[in-house]
Amino acid sequence: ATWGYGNDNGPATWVKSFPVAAGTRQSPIDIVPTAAKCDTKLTENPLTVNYSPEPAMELCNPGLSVKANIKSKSVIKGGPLEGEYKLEQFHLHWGSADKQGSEHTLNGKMFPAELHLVHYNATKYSSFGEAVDKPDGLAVFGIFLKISDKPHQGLKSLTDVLSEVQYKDKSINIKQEYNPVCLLPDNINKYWTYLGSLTTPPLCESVTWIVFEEPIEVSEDQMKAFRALCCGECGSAPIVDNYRPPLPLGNRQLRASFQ
Ligand SMILES: NS(=O)(=O)c1ccc(CCNC(=O)Nc2ccc(Cl)cc2)cc1
Ligand SMILES: [Zn+2]
Repeated sequence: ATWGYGNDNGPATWVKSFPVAAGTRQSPIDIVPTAAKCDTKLTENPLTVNYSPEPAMELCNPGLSVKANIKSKSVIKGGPLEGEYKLEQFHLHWGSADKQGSEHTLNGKMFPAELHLVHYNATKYSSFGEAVDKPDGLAVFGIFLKISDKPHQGLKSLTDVLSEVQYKDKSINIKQEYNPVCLLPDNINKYWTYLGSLTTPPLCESVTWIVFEEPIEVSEDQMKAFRALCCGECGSAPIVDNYRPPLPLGNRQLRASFQ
């Protein structure tokens, strides 16, 4: 039985095939800003993003989300990171309704969706596959989505074509030069960071999470476009509620880049 987000294969069942699900550095977590330690080391060494345009970005529906695979050299460094991390892919998690959908929560509050930009430690490892199970292998940007009456222009290039990847294993190329930098919030200097894991199987405890305080704003129509994606072929269930609920922070330190 493959894992998923249904009643008989969802997050509560994953520990059977992936025992690390019961580990001590699992993600997501509930972010409690008052419990975060403001760390000036994070501000002294600002997070820097050097993304470049993708000539023909591949957008696909692997069946549980929508994912864009990155080929060009887009890198990040600084903040909590040692070395340079290279963007590999980005994807989203979303709900069946606006009241749920994000993986990280903020003081117990869920957002309608969460965008993940997945990077691997290109200074130490030669590929994503090599880095995926190393404690310093990955860095993922978590960006909350909130509803506004205006569509998000950066996401519009994707939401406008989601109908072309409605079914599992469909993929298309976004023609025009797409620079993923358009997906970041305006202020990337305010974030929380902690050591965690992949939020889906194989749940490797290899992720330095960087969750931005500022959400990006999307329209209800854009959320509807994500909820129209299908898990399988025509007639299959919509992809919704593809989020793992938060796990205990345990002995981990949640750090903040701001007061
Ligand atoms: N959600 S994460 O950033 O911690 C994460 C990053 C990378 C991987 C390895 C590649 N696999 C992948 O991206 N799988 C995936 C993603 C979203 C959904 Cl909804 C379902 C499956 C897994 C999790
Ligand atoms: Zn994710």
